[in-house]
Amino acid sequence: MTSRRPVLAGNWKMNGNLQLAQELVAKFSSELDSDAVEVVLCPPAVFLANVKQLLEQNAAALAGTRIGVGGQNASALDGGAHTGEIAASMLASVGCDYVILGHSERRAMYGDTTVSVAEKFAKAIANGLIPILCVGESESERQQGNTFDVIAADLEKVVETNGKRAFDNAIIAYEPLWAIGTGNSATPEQAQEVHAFIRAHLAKISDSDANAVRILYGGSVTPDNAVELFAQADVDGGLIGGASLDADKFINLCQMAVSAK
Ligand SMILES: O=C[C@H](O)COP(=O)(O)O
Repeated sequence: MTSRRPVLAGNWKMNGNLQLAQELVAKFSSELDSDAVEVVLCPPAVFLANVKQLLEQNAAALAGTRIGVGGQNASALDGGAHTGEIAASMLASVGCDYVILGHSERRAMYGDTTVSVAEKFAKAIANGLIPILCVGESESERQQGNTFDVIAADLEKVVETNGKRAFDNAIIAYEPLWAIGTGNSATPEQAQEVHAFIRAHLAKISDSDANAVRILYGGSVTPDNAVELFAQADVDGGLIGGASLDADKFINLCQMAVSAK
Protein backbone atom coordinates (compact mmCIF):
# COMPACT_ATOMS: atom_id res chain seq x y z
CA MET A 1 0.00 0.00 0.00
CA THR A 2 1.57 3.32 -1.05
CA SER A 3 1.51 5.86 1.75
CA ARG A 4 0.29 9.25 0.54
CA ARG A 5 1.04 12.45 2.44
CA PRO A 6 -2.28 14.26 2.90
CA VAL A 7 -2.74 17.70 1.36
CA LEU A 8 -4.82 20.54 2.79
CA ALA A 9 -5.25 23.26 0.19
CA GLY A 10 -6.99 26.49 1.12
CA ASN A 11 -8.74 28.12 -1.82
CA TRP A 12 -9.48 31.66 -0.71
CA LYS A 13 -11.37 32.33 -3.94
CA MET A 14 -11.99 36.11 -4.30
CA ASN A 15 -11.67 36.70 -0.57
CA GLY A 16 -9.06 37.47 2.07
CA ASN A 17 -6.30 40.01 2.51
CA LEU A 18 -2.77 40.30 3.83
CA GLN A 19 -4.03 40.28 7.41
CA LEU A 20 -5.47 36.80 6.88
CA ALA A 21 -2.12 35.70 5.46
CA GLN A 22 -0.35 37.04 8.55
CA GLU A 23 -2.84 35.30 10.85
CA LEU A 24 -2.41 31.97 9.03
CA VAL A 25 1.39 32.13 9.03
CA ALA A 26 1.45 33.09 12.71
CA LYS A 27 -0.87 30.21 13.59
CA PHE A 28 1.06 27.68 11.51
CA SER A 29 4.30 28.95 13.06
CA SER A 30 3.02 28.36 16.57
CA GLU A 31 0.60 25.47 16.25
CA LEU A 32 1.59 23.17 13.38
CA ASP A 33 4.66 21.10 14.17
CA SER A 34 4.29 18.34 11.62
CA ASP A 35 5.47 17.73 8.08
CA ALA A 36 2.95 14.91 7.81
CA VAL A 37 0.55 17.19 5.96
CA GLU A 38 1.25 19.30 2.86
CA VAL A 39 -0.41 22.70 3.29
CA VAL A 40 -1.16 24.85 0.25
CA LEU A 41 -2.29 28.46 0.54
CA CYS A 42 -4.12 29.67 -2.58
CA PRO A 43 -4.88 33.38 -2.14
CA PRO A 44 -6.00 35.68 -4.96
CA ALA A 45 -3.10 36.22 -7.38
CA VAL A 46 -2.41 39.75 -6.14
CA PHE A 47 -1.36 38.36 -2.76
CA LEU A 48 0.74 35.39 -3.94
CA ALA A 49 4.12 37.11 -3.74
CA ASN A 50 3.28 38.60 -0.33
CA VAL A 51 2.20 35.23 1.08
CA LYS A 52 5.34 33.58 -0.29
CA GLN A 53 7.44 36.34 1.27
CA LEU A 54 5.69 35.88 4.64
CA LEU A 55 6.44 32.16 4.56
CA GLU A 56 10.09 32.87 3.76
CA GLN A 57 10.34 35.49 6.53
CA ASN A 58 8.99 32.91 8.98
CA ALA A 59 11.01 29.97 7.65
CA ALA A 60 12.68 29.31 10.98
CA ALA A 61 9.40 29.13 12.88
CA LEU A 62 7.89 27.04 10.06
CA ALA A 63 10.80 24.60 9.99
CA GLY A 64 9.50 21.05 10.04
CA THR A 65 6.29 21.92 8.22
CA ARG A 66 5.42 21.73 4.54
CA ILE A 67 3.60 24.90 3.45
CA GLY A 68 3.48 26.11 -0.15
CA VAL A 69 1.62 28.63 -2.26
CA GLY A 70 -0.66 28.02 -5.22
CA GLY A 71 -2.53 29.98 -7.82
CA GLN A 72 -6.27 29.61 -8.36
CA ASN A 73 -5.98 29.44 -12.14
CA ALA A 74 -3.46 29.77 -14.96
CA SER A 75 -3.73 30.58 -18.64
CA ALA A 76 -3.45 27.93 -21.35
CA LEU A 77 -1.18 30.43 -23.11
CA ASP A 78 2.42 31.45 -22.42
CA GLY A 79 1.86 35.21 -22.59
CA GLY A 80 0.89 38.06 -24.91
CA ALA A 81 -2.05 40.34 -25.50
CA HIS A 82 -4.40 38.63 -23.06
CA THR A 83 -5.54 41.31 -20.63
CA GLY A 84 -6.14 40.04 -17.13
CA GLU A 85 -4.72 36.59 -17.75
CA ILE A 86 -1.86 35.09 -15.72
CA ALA A 87 0.64 32.65 -17.22
CA ALA A 88 1.82 29.56 -15.36
CA SER A 89 5.38 30.85 -15.70
CA MET A 90 4.37 34.00 -13.80
CA LEU A 91 2.96 31.94 -10.93
CA ALA A 92 6.21 29.97 -10.80
CA SER A 93 8.24 33.18 -10.86
CA VAL A 94 6.66 34.43 -7.61
CA GLY A 95 7.26 31.14 -5.85
CA CYS A 96 4.11 29.13 -6.47
CA ASP A 97 4.51 25.36 -6.37
CA TYR A 98 0.87 24.55 -7.14
CA VAL A 99 -2.04 25.78 -9.21
CA ILE A 100 -5.73 24.94 -8.95
CA LEU A 101 -7.13 24.18 -12.41
CA GLY A 102 -10.67 23.65 -13.64
CA HIS A 103 -12.49 24.78 -10.53
CA SER A 104 -16.23 24.50 -11.11
CA GLU A 105 -16.66 28.24 -10.59
CA ARG A 106 -14.26 28.89 -13.45
CA ARG A 107 -16.07 26.34 -15.59
CA ALA A 108 -19.46 27.85 -14.80
CA MET A 109 -18.60 31.55 -15.04
CA TYR A 110 -15.31 32.00 -16.86
CA GLY A 111 -15.32 29.58 -19.74
CA ASP A 112 -13.09 26.77 -18.52
CA THR A 113 -13.81 23.53 -20.38
CA THR A 114 -12.56 19.95 -20.31
CA VAL A 115 -10.31 20.84 -23.28
CA SER A 116 -9.01 24.18 -21.97
CA VAL A 117 -8.32 22.74 -18.51
CA ALA A 118 -6.22 19.97 -20.07
CA GLU A 119 -4.29 22.64 -21.98
CA LYS A 120 -3.80 24.69 -18.79
CA PHE A 121 -2.57 21.49 -17.13
CA ALA A 122 0.12 21.28 -19.83
CA LYS A 123 1.34 24.80 -19.09
CA ALA A 124 1.36 24.12 -15.36
CA ILE A 125 3.56 21.04 -15.59
CA ALA A 126 5.76 22.67 -18.24
CA ASN A 127 6.49 25.40 -15.70
CA GLY A 128 7.14 23.07 -12.79
CA LEU A 129 3.84 23.62 -11.02
CA ILE A 130 1.83 20.83 -9.38
CA PRO A 131 -1.68 21.01 -10.84
CA ILE A 132 -4.61 20.56 -8.47
CA LEU A 133 -7.14 19.33 -11.05
CA CYS A 134 -10.73 19.91 -9.99
CA VAL A 135 -13.34 17.43 -11.16
CA GLY A 136 -16.94 16.90 -10.07
CA GLU A 137 -20.53 16.54 -11.09
CA SER A 138 -23.60 18.76 -10.86
CA GLU A 139 -26.68 17.66 -8.93
CA SER A 140 -28.50 16.78 -12.16
CA GLU A 141 -25.52 14.79 -13.46
CA ARG A 142 -25.50 12.83 -10.21
CA GLN A 143 -29.26 12.28 -10.31
CA GLN A 144 -28.94 11.01 -13.89
CA GLY A 145 -26.18 8.60 -12.86
CA ASN A 146 -23.52 10.40 -14.88
CA THR A 147 -21.05 11.20 -12.09
CA PHE A 148 -18.37 8.75 -13.19
CA ASP A 149 -18.73 9.64 -16.90
CA VAL A 150 -18.31 13.36 -16.21
CA ILE A 151 -15.18 12.82 -14.14
CA ALA A 152 -13.73 10.22 -16.51
CA ALA A 153 -13.99 12.66 -19.42
CA ASP A 154 -11.84 15.23 -17.60
CA LEU A 155 -9.23 12.66 -16.56
CA GLU A 156 -9.06 11.18 -20.06
CA LYS A 157 -8.66 14.58 -21.75
CA VAL A 158 -5.73 15.41 -19.43
CA VAL A 159 -4.03 12.13 -20.37
CA GLU A 160 -4.83 12.60 -24.08
CA THR A 161 -3.33 16.09 -24.00
CA ASN A 162 -0.41 15.52 -21.65
CA GLY A 163 0.54 11.89 -22.05
CA LYS A 164 0.24 8.72 -20.00
CA ARG A 165 2.49 10.04 -17.20
CA ALA A 166 0.47 13.25 -16.82
CA PHE A 167 -0.48 12.51 -13.22
CA ASP A 168 3.03 11.64 -12.01
CA ASN A 169 3.21 14.93 -10.10
CA ALA A 170 -0.36 16.14 -9.91
CA ILE A 171 -3.17 16.28 -7.37
CA ILE A 172 -6.85 15.71 -8.08
CA ALA A 173 -9.68 17.39 -6.16
CA TYR A 174 -13.12 15.85 -6.27
CA GLU A 175 -15.58 18.66 -5.72
CA PRO A 176 -19.23 17.80 -6.27
CA LEU A 177 -20.80 21.04 -7.48
CA TRP A 178 -23.82 20.49 -5.24
CA ALA A 179 -21.58 20.51 -2.15
CA ILE A 180 -19.55 23.65 -2.87
CA GLY A 181 -20.48 26.53 -0.59
CA THR A 182 -23.79 24.92 0.33
CA GLY A 183 -23.04 23.48 3.74
CA ASN A 184 -24.17 20.17 2.22
CA SER A 185 -21.00 18.10 2.10
CA ALA A 186 -20.86 14.74 0.39
CA THR A 187 -21.12 11.91 2.89
CA PRO A 188 -17.92 10.02 3.63
CA GLU A 189 -19.36 7.09 1.68
CA GLN A 190 -20.18 9.23 -1.36
CA ALA A 191 -16.71 10.76 -1.32
CA GLN A 192 -15.00 7.39 -0.95
CA GLU A 193 -17.01 5.89 -3.81
CA VAL A 194 -15.98 8.62 -6.23
CA HIS A 195 -12.38 8.78 -5.01
CA ALA A 196 -12.04 5.02 -5.46
CA PHE A 197 -13.44 5.35 -8.99
CA ILE A 198 -10.97 8.15 -9.78
CA ARG A 199 -8.05 6.06 -8.56
CA ALA A 200 -9.19 2.98 -10.45
CA HIS A 201 -9.76 4.99 -13.63
CA LEU A 202 -6.34 6.58 -13.38
CA ALA A 203 -4.85 3.07 -13.16
CA LYS A 204 -6.76 2.14 -16.30
CA ILE A 205 -5.98 5.17 -18.49
CA SER A 206 -2.54 6.31 -17.38
CA ASP A 207 0.91 4.94 -16.53
CA SER A 208 1.19 7.11 -13.42
CA ASP A 209 1.16 5.28 -10.08
CA ALA A 210 -2.54 5.70 -9.28
CA ASN A 211 -1.91 4.65 -5.69
CA ALA A 212 0.49 7.55 -5.26
CA VAL A 213 -1.81 10.29 -6.61
CA ARG A 214 -3.37 12.39 -3.83
CA ILE A 215 -7.11 12.80 -4.30
CA LEU A 216 -8.61 15.60 -2.21
CA TYR A 217 -12.25 16.10 -1.33
CA GLY A 218 -13.76 19.59 -1.54
CA GLY A 219 -17.24 20.86 -0.83
CA SER A 220 -18.36 22.26 2.52
CA VAL A 221 -15.57 20.66 4.55
CA THR A 222 -15.53 21.89 8.13
CA PRO A 223 -14.02 20.63 11.40
CA ASP A 224 -17.44 19.08 12.09
CA ASN A 225 -17.31 16.65 9.13
CA ALA A 226 -13.61 16.41 8.29
CA VAL A 227 -12.61 13.55 10.55
CA GLU A 228 -14.89 11.02 8.84
CA LEU A 229 -14.16 12.38 5.37
CA PHE A 230 -10.38 12.32 5.85
CA ALA A 231 -10.53 8.84 7.35
CA GLN A 232 -11.74 7.37 4.05
CA ALA A 233 -9.17 5.12 2.37
CA ASP A 234 -9.00 7.12 -0.86
CA VAL A 235 -9.48 10.61 0.58
CA ASP A 236 -6.07 12.25 0.91
CA GLY A 237 -7.06 15.58 2.42
CA GLY A 238 -9.18 18.48 1.25
CA LEU A 239 -9.55 21.46 -1.01
CA ILE A 240 -11.10 23.93 1.39
CA GLY A 241 -13.00 27.09 0.53
CA GLY A 242 -14.88 28.91 3.26
CA ALA A 243 -13.16 27.24 6.20
CA SER A 244 -9.73 28.23 4.82
CA LEU A 245 -10.54 31.87 5.54
CA ASP A 246 -10.63 31.16 9.29
CA ALA A 247 -7.16 30.49 10.68
CA ASP A 248 -8.45 28.42 13.61
CA LYS A 249 -10.66 26.22 11.40
CA PHE A 250 -8.00 25.79 8.72
CA ILE A 251 -5.22 24.70 11.05
CA ASN A 252 -7.72 22.45 12.82
CA LEU A 253 -8.43 20.78 9.48
CA CYS A 254 -4.69 20.38 8.84
CA GLN A 255 -4.27 18.65 12.19
CA MET A 256 -7.29 16.44 11.47
CA ALA A 257 -5.75 15.40 8.15
CA VAL A 258 -2.64 14.28 10.01
CA SER A 259 -4.48 12.33 12.65
CA ALA A 260 -6.94 10.76 10.23
CA LYS A 261 -4.31 8.52 8.64
O1 LIG B 1 -12.17 25.15 -3.69
C1 LIG B 1 -12.88 24.93 -2.72
C2 LIG B 1 -14.21 24.36 -2.93
O2 LIG B 1 -14.90 25.10 -3.89
C3 LIG B 1 -15.03 24.16 -1.66
O3 LIG B 1 -15.48 25.39 -1.19
P1 LIG B 1 -16.26 25.36 0.23
O4 LIG B 1 -15.34 24.69 1.23
O5 LIG B 1 -16.52 26.81 0.56
O6 LIG B 1 -17.54 24.55 0.00
